[in-house]
Amino acid sequence: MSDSRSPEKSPIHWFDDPSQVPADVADWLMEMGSMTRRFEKQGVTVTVKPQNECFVSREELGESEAQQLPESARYWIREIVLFGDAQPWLLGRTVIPEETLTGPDLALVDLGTVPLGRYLFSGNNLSRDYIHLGQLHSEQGALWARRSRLRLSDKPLLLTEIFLPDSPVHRPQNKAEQE
Ligand SMILES: C=C(O[C@@H]1C=C(C(=O)O)C=C[C@H]1O)C(=O)O
Repeated sequence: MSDSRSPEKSPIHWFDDPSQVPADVADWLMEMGSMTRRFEKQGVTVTVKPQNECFVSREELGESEAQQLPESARYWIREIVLFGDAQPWLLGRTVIPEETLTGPDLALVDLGTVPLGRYLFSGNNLSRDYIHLGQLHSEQGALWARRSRLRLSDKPLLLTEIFLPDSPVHRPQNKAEQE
């Protein structure tokens, strides 16, 4: 996902004050559980198509991302498009320091089309340091985004999610579905 939509290349504006985000949008962006599961509750089949998975050096990370993670010789990058039924709903980019890929968590490099959330929320060792709320101005218009630093058994990984126009976060008719 090396085009301008890629989170690491995209000028995502991160809000200092979450109250700058409309409440109905913030309700989605502040979801503490699995976003995959929340999407499924919309009655769709969620599928994931990996776009790019590889190891990169710290220098190849976006500066904004490097600041969120400890020094490491290399980081596993996973970039995906997540679909609700046939509609692209989300771009996901996960950055995992090599030191996080220990024990069972080495499975993170073999997820393929399995949604990351299925792995992360399958155990009882997941915590979330924070959720940053943001907005990306792209050729598809202004897109809502969020960035979470998560921990598996206290080992960090960084997840950026950009919500696409067809996702429930952007669809105005979805407000009726939420009531
Ligand atoms: C992290 C989750 O998994 C989703 C799936 C992703 C993937 O497969 O790489 C990335 C972002 C998430 O929207 C989740 O369900 O919360």
